[in-house]
Amino acid sequence: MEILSSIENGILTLEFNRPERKNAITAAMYQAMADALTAAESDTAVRAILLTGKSDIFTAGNDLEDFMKNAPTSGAIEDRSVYQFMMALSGSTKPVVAAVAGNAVGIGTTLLMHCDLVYAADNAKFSMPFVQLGLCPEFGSSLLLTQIAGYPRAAEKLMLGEAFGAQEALEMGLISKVLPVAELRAFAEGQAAKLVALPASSIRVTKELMKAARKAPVTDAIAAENTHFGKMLSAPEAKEAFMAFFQKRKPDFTQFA
Ligand SMILES: C/C=C/C(=O)SCCNC(=O)CCNC(=O)[C@H](O)C(C)(C)COP(=O)(O)OP(=O)(O)OC[C@H]1O[C@@H](n2cnc3c(N)ncnc32)[C@H](O)[C@@H]1OP(=O)(O)O
Repeated sequence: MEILSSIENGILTLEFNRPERKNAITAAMYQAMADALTAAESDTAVRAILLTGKSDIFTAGNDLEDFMKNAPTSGAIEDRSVYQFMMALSGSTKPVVAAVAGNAVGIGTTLLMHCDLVYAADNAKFSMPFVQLGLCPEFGSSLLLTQIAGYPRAAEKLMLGEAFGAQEALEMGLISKVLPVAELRAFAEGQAAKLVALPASSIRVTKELMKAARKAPVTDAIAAENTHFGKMLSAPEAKEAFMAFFQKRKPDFTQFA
C-alpha cells in the first residue's frame, strides 16, 4: 500500500508510503487519498485528519514518470486524480493536520497551504521547483504563497525554485511550529487528538469562517493555473526537464525561446 490509511480514535491518518521513490505521488496514490478524504466528509467517526510521510521524506511531489507518460492530451487536468485529491483537501470541512519531515517538493509544499495545522521537523525542506520543470505553480500556490510570504519572497520560491528549511517556513507563516524529528509524529497526533475532543460543529464553523475570504480567489487561481499547467505538461520544456531528471543531468532550456 503506497498510501497507508487508518481511522483510529477519531483521526483519519493518511501516510505516504513509497520510500524507494521518495514518496513520489502517482495517480493511484492521489486517488486513494481523494477517496479517503471524500469518505471522511460524511463519516462522523472522523473528526480530524492527519497527513504525514516518513521521518526522512514527506514527498518528492508528483511522480515524474507519471507526468511524462500521462500528460493530458486535451490540456485539461480537472478529470485527473490529482485534481480530485486537491479539491477534496481544500474543500474538507474537517480539520487537517500535516506533519512534515524531510523533503516536501512541489505539490508536497502546495498541499500544506490547504491544511489547518502544519508541523515540520527540523530536517524539513520545502521547495516548489515548478519553473525548473518547465511548469508553473498549481492548486492555488501562486496566490497563497504570495499572500503568506509576500511577493518578493514568494518570487524566490516560485521563480527561482529556491528550497527553504523549517525555520524560514515558520518565519514566513507557512507552518505552525518546528519540532525535533523524533517528536514530530507524536506531537501532531496529540494536536489532532485535541481537535477530536473539541465540538465538531465549532471547528467546522471556525474553519469555514477563516477560509471564507480566500475561497473565491483560490478557486479562480486554481482554474487559471490549471489552464496553463495542463498545456505546459506536454510542452517541450517540461519533457526536457523530466528526461534530464531521470538521466541525472542538468536540463538545457536554452534551446527554447
Ligand atoms: C502537480 C504536482 C506538481 C509537482 O509536484 S512538481 C515536483 C516534482 N518533483 C520533483 O521535481 C522532485 C524530484 N526529486 C528530487 O528532486 C529528489 O529525488 C529529492 C530531492 C526529493 C531527493 O533526492 P535524493 O535523496 O538524492 O534521492 P534520489 O536519488 O533523487 O531519488 C531516489 C529514487 O527516487 C526517484 N524519484 C525521486 N523523486 C521522484 C519523482 N518525483 N518521480 C519519480 N521518481 C522519483 C529517483 O529517480 C530515484 O530513483 P533511482 O534510485 O532509480 O535512481
